[in-house]
Amino acid sequence: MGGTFDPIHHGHLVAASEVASVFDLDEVVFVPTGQPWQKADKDVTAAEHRYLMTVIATASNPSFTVSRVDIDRPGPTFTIDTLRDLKAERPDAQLFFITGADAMAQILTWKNAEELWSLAHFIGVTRPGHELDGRGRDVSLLEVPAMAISSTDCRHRVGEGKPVWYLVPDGVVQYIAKHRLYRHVDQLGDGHAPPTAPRAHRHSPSSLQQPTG
Ligand SMILES: Nc1ncnc2c1ncn2[C@@H]1O[C@H](COP(=O)(O)OP(=O)(O)OP(=O)(O)O)[C@@H](O)[C@H]1O
Ligand SMILES: O=C(O)c1ccc[n+]([C@@H]2O[C@H](COP(=O)([O-])O)[C@@H](O)[C@H]2O)c1
Repeated sequence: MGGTFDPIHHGHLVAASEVASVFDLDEVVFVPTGQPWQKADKDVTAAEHRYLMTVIATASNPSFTVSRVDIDRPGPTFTIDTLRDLKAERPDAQLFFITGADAMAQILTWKNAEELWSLAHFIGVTRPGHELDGRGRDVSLLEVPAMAISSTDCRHRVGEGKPVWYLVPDGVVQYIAKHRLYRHVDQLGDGHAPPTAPRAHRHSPSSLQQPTG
């Protein structure tokens, strides 16, 4: 399963778990992108942070692993290279590539799109708010438990001081706090501009003190 994973959330993990169960997969390899060229207009968090959050999120599942092939390859990330690298590492493996409905809708815009089908069997999974359509392509479509979670929403919630507990794994919540990620994600765009003014609804430590006298 490829993704920017900025951050990884329970929508990714539930989709991977469901596909692994239905297709009886031995392993699900999470592949964080290096430079996602179709997100070039957005601030993407440093690859090492996204990689480590993915490792933390998947650590407890013995059949989940994380690959560095995309983050270690210089230049923009193309799935054609991801699949070639994974195939070179596992020459005897049958490869499947998991995509959510939104990514599935974009596949024809990917580099060497027509060649992708020969390298892996693509599995499109449902995602709230997106229509899953694999017409005209030799792909499998799978309904997975609906998780209305996106990385964009998680980043904005952190930027707004809202919790992301239970949207992302506990260790990822703590990693985000420890490294102060997403603190300055603005509410409208996806830039990391610092907030222009303090927000009234947030309590400063002094406003939480017991009244005296
Ligand atoms: N809630 C979800 N349910 C099913 N699939 C999902 C879900 N969220 C993401 N995916 C799929 O996981 C893959 C990686 O997604 P990605 O890392 O871009 O997460 P995202 O939540 O879409 O991020 P962003 O909001 O930053 O675009 C894509 O194929 C995407 O369609
Ligand atoms: O190969 C491409 O041209 C291509 C273009 C856009 C996205 N992808 C891949 O699609 C997966 C999901 O990407 P994203 O940007 O939705 O996180 C991830 O593995 C990307 O490398 C691949």
